[in-house]
Amino acid sequence: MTGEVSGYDAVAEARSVRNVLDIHWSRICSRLQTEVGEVEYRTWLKQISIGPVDGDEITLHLPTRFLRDWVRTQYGDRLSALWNAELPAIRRVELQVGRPDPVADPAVAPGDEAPADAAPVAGAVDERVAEARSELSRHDLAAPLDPRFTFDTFVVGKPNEFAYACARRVAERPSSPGFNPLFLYGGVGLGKTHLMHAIGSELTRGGKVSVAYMSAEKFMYRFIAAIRSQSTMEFKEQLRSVDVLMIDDLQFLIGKDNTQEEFFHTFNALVDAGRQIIVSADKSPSDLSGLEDRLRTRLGCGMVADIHATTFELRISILESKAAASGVPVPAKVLEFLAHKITSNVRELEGALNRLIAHANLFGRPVTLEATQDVLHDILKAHDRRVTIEEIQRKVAEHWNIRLTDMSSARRARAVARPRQVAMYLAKQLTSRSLPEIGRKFGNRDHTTVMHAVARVTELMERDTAFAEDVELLRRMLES
Ligand SMILES: Nc1ncnc2c1ncn2[C@@H]1O[C@H](COP(=O)(O)OP(=O)(O)OP(=O)(O)O)[C@@H](O)[C@H]1O
Repeated sequence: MTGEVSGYDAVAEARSVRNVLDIHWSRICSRLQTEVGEVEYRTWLKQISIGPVDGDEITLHLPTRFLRDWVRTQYGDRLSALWNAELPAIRRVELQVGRPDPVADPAVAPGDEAPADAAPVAGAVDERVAEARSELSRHDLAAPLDPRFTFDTFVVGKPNEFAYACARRVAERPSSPGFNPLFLYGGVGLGKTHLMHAIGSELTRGGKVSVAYMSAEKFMYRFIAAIRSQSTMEFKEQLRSVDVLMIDDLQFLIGKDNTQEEFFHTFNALVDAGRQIIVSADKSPSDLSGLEDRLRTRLGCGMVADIHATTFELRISILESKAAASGVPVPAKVLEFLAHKITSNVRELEGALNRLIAHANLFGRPVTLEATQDVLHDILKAHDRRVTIEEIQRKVAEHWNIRLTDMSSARRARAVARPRQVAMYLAKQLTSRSLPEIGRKFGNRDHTTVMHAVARVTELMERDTAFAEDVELLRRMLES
């Protein structure tokens, strides 16, 4: 290397190295995800960003010291081994706190005029790009089932009991009339994937039923790969030979017309042959605008079951069950604190508890409320910031087209009182405010009025699906 590399070449080369590193990193991530499970992956490893390569060392960044230390002790060796297996030129992994320099290319150490260090790595990896890409397209038809997602580990409560019962029923008697397809829907991180895997595990236990589980994204990816490699017939045959096909996060197919078309035909072929289809999405079939009408109609033809946002009671039960499984004693006070603070979804709740437990294990200290506030300060801050009562009042007023002042007025006409009750309900669900505090924000009402509003809205949501969907929609808009 003479150093006679033009600025353009250097940048282009650095970019190419970066692309290559990205490809390898995404492969390492999916391997880690399978090895450690989704929750652990999201809690610890997802926050890693890749930094520069310097000689035989790659730097990885984590946002806090605690995370960096934890990842170093628990996964340091594994990360080095995985990088080395991907790229033999890399022998060491350095973990640092902070973010990679946004202006510098991760593959180029800051200050390098020409990417002299990067060049050998580029050389070593260039020939592997094609290999990496072709291997990506050689993935199995379906993703493996996570053995932790079973019916036994799924905690049932009011918000998910219907979906749970439907899932159980399909696992016992697949392809029953009225239950095919089974369409599970609900917000992010509420247990749709867990239920799908539980059905899959139950069905494959005897070894007689073949189950294919994949995300809609993977379905599309596989379909495109099949078109490119002119193997669509094999792809179709493979799919149509399974007894149960499960497609997760179907909303991903919105706007992907050709993949939708392919899915529609696969769907019909399987249902006509008496096979079971299970689909999950973030909305009900009728609300998945952007999916073809005929597909939406067919998706809604079997059993449609929604998973509602968690209640405080369900969050407590989930935390109790997960804490008990960990073997680390977590005081009830801490569980209540978490259930009050982290209301968004089970994934985040579980992630917070995992971090707490890991911290206790690492330092051999008992879990206390003070330690919880300290260890989870970043998560708790994000949740505190999440929604204010004023925002809730504004959104609800807009939704039902009433004046904002009516949120605190004394008017009792139903057109005003009902939205006000919904706003109180959402304030209880989405903020950590107490009942008296909420009451004060609604024209100095008493805490029993808020309690009544919460009970009334809960009851109405159970009886009236359209109303429940309105409230769910508002909740999601406020959380996003
Ligand atoms: N009722 C429950 N009992 C025990 N664990 C749960 C429950 N609901 C969700 N979880 C856990 O929460 C995490 C997220 O759940 P899951 O991945 O199934 O959510 P999802 O609804 O599929 O989310 P997404 O929309 O992001 O795909 C998983 O670890 C899962 O085990």
